[in-house]
Amino acid sequence: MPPKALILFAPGTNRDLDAAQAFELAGALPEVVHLNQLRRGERRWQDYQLLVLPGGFSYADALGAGKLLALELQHDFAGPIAEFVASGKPVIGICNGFQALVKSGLLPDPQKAAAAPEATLTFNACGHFECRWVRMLPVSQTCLWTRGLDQVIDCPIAHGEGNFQARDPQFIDTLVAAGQAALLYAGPDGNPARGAYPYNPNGSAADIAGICNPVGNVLGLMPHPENHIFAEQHPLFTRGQARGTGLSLFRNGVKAANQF
Ligand SMILES: NC(=O)CC[C@H](N)C(=O)O
Repeated sequence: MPPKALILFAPGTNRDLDAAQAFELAGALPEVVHLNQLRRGERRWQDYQLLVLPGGFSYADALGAGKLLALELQHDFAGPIAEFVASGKPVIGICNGFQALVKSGLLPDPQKAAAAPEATLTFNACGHFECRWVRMLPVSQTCLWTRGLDQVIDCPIAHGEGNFQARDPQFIDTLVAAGQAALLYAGPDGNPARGAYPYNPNGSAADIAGICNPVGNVLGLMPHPENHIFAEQHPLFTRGQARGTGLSLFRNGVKAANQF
């Protein structure tokens, strides 16, 4: 029986079906579930082995992208989500889902977030929404989603608030040292962008495109690997210049979900 993936849908979510297709291709059984179905008890968290917070514009980005969804997660679903995370089941937040994970304190570290948020995703340093392809490099062995991966992944971005920053700049070094900086924006040569625009598209500290929690089962990332699951989706595919798809990440997640 393939693991069941709960694709969480909030008003304004728009990449739920893209995520569902990616997880299906990676070997899971995805189901798009509205927050209210969980609220009403029509669906139960414990029936799923993998949780996905897909991208979009939940609540129209009011009060900051992902903020209202984060409040909803904190107020209505804190218990079941904490249980899901503590069980070790794989969780991924993509773009708006990443913003919700950070703003609800589930990333970078729920233990520490209770006092004050250590990090946030704020407006792109370039001052505008960016919608184009980027390159990212998986670098963490802590994170179950990136473990064993060292090939560059090409995928699109589509965000206005993807600039990952910490209250204390030293906190970024701590994240990197702990293996929590899971994915870095890379330049054309596949090495980290070193802050250079346009390869680092939003000004994120240390080129961070994605981070995981300390134990590595929860990953959040701004780019959209679910939109590069077939090689031919890449604009340079016919010229033979496309690099890896995002499928490797999803396969890792599904492999981990199989244990539950
Ligand atoms: N594609 C997305 O999930 C976009 C996230 C968010 N709405 C932003 O603009 O930053």
